[in-house]
Amino acid sequence: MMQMIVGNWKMNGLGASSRDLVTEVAQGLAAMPSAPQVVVCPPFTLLAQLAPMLKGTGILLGAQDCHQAASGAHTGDISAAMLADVGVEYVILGHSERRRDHGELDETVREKATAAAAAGLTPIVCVGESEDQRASGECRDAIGWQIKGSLPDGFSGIVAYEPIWAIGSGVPASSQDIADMMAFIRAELVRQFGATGKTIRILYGGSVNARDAATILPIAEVGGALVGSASLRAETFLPIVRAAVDL
Ligand SMILES: O=C[C@H](O)COP(=O)(O)O
Repeated sequence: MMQMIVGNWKMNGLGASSRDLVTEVAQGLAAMPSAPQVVVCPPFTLLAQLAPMLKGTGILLGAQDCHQAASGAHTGDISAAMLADVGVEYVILGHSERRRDHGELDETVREKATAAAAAGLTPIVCVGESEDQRASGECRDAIGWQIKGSLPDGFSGIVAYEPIWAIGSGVPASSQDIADMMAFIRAELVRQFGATGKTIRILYGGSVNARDAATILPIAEVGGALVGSASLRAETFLPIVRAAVDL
């Protein structure tokens, strides 16, 4: 399966600098002999202006959240159909920062994934254990419950494994930890979804940088990376994309 590199800009980016960033990333991709799938997920405010710029570049557009309802009295929220309407194809759901800052529970994430799929978007559902859960040996239980709770029946999107302790730390999880958790997540997906579970792409996220991408991306079951801070500059994002080219 061709690898996928997803840039999650989080709450970063104003118009001019973001247009420059996608222009540089598009130029970098055009100079590569072949490229993996590349998705950028800017904040809501930039989606409509970046969508036309991405056409023909091979870069696909993602968002960082959506509401679970199709429309209605939800002040400040954005529905999946609104995202699709401006050219969004992917949506990150249940990121640990959403779970932390907005109290999102597995059940809500599951409803959002259903809403996203109904609007024709591909959900990227995040799971990940805290440092305490890892330290107390509850890592697998935590991830198992999140998978069970956050993915709706018939799920055919993407799962991102992001150990919370690795996010923004500057140090990714070790190759051994990633390999162990990828194998565990694959087994859980197969247990929950049967044959489809074998085909669900699993991304790794948490301090992915150019140097470590070359080690992380070839690990069994890793289908790509969900990149945070390194996706904010072309000179740190493009080397990660390059590391995925021949895998
Ligand atoms: O969604 C991205 C992840 O939270 C990783 O962020 P990071 O690469 O800045 O650690």
